[in-house]
Amino acid sequence: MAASFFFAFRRAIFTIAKLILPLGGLYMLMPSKSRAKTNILKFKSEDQVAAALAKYVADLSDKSIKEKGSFSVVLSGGSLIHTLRKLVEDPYKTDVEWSKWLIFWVDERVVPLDDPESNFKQATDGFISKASTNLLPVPPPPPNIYAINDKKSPKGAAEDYEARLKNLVQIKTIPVSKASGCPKFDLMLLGMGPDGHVASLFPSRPQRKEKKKWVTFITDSPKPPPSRITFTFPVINSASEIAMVVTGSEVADAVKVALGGGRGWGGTTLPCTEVSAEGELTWFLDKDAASKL
Ligand SMILES: O=C(O)[C@H](O)[C@@H](O)[C@H](O)[C@H](O)COP(=O)(O)O
Repeated sequence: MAASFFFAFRRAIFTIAKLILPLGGLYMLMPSKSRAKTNILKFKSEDQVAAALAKYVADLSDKSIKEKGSFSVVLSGGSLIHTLRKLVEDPYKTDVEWSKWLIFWVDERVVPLDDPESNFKQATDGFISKASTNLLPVPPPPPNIYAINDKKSPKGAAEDYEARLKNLVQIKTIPVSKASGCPKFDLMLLGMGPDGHVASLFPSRPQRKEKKKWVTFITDSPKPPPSRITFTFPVINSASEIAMVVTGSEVADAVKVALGGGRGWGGTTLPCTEVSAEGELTWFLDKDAASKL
């Protein structure tokens, strides 16, 4: 009696195990946030970075527009705009469906939109105005280009930008990340400073630790000008794809910390090491930036 019960029980266990184990295997194959893929692309020159970046962005744009009719891109300031130059040359200039782009800024200086220090102005002059007349952001900027409200204080501009993002999520123009509840942009194009800052999240400033707000502000930025708004890491890290576009020898030490297992100065971690994408994070490095890897 006991023996037949034992064998029946054992058979039941094996049957259940056979059903559950493969699912466990599937789980292991499922990408999790911690296993989001990182690609490190090293090029001989900044010009080669620019060429590779143009193809990467154009391909993502094409895929996103085919899938959902739009492409949300978040720009940084600084040298990124120059490195995007080949995207507004042929063949991409004519191939990309610019009118389906939604353009945002991961950070912005709180200055008038026509101020030479404005990321909006730098992007308009250096990139957007060359892309297509559909995108020409004559003041006020067209609806698909989300410049900050430059009439507000840093705090007000951050709150205003966050409110606009919340509305875009509510009307489903921008999807929301199931993992974080934050807006999920298709692509974020980030630069990095020599101190390892990304956006306007600096090693020595508290904004890098902000976990609730989507957009915050700073008035004592170590990188001038002092007043900026910036996405926070919960939003940055909810992006489908992130490209870290990093060139020049002055960032080689920060690249080594981010990718070579180094530690920040004084043992601190650097903001650049906190960047992760829900899809793929791709580093575009020239030889100088990668020289200490
Ligand atoms: O508004 C800004 O200043 C930028 O968004 C900033 O985060 C920039 O991306 C880095 O400072 C790198 O700048 P460079 O590429 O010019 O070195």
